[in-house]
Amino acid sequence: MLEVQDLCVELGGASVLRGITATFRPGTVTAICGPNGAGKSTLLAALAGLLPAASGKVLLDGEALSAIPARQRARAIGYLPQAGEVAWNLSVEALATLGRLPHGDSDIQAVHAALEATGMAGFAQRPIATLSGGEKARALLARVLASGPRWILADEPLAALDLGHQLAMLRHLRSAAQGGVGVVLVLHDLPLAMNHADHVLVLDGGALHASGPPEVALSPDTIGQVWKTRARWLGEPGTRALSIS
Ligand SMILES: Nc1ncnc2c1ncn2[C@@H]1O[C@H](COP(=O)(O)OP(=O)(O)OP(=O)(O)O)[C@@H](O)[C@H]1O
Repeated sequence: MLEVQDLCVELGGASVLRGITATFRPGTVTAICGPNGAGKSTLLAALAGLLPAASGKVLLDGEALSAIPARQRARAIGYLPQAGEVAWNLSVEALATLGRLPHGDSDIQAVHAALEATGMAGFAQRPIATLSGGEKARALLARVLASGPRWILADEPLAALDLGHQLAMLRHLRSAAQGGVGVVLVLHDLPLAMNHADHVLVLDGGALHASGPPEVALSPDTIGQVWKTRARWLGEPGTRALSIS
């Protein structure tokens, strides 16, 4: 279990997360939603152990994340930052193989499985610099998958993907969750969160505004209060569309 308890994070002297308490469970997909600047990326980075808490706690299986050795943490948690850049012009396969660093091996089977899962097997030898934005996003996800983490924390992993690849990615993340992985995604697309998450956190101004199953956390009232938009859900659970006015 990954937990935050009364978590406060300060950046550049500003209070960016204020008293967040939430539990993330293995085997489930959690979406973190909220308007620009709400603190979503900050919460995800704190969950990955990349930002210190000003106060409060981040716990992995009951142990303070900050007390877990970096290599052990990197094996447990795969983190995909928003619009990640790659410093060197590696091949796709070499990039995915970097996911094996925390294990100290280059398990080619794990790397190839990750390339298959992201639809990047046919790009294995292509230099990263020659990829489109969506292909690069999938290659970066392959690096995370290749490490076989128990947790996948991904910041807007669908943003650069076309509709077909968005759904393929969500299906892959769902099957990882069915295999016991805890998946936490920052998502701007509320219908994707509504239809594909088990649990949704809504952040607003650095505070937790709502938390629960998607139909509860993304109620029209919450959408009105947080996104200042009149909205209603249409259709059946799993295929809902958002009508806004
Ligand atoms: N280093 C920093 N110094 C000061 N403020 C910062 C710093 N980094 C982030 N912030 C502020 O913290 C707030 C939360 O940022 P964060 O990136 O977590 O938001 P977000 O919800 O992910 O937003 P978006 O949807 O725009 O990606 C923003 O107001 C941002 O300007």
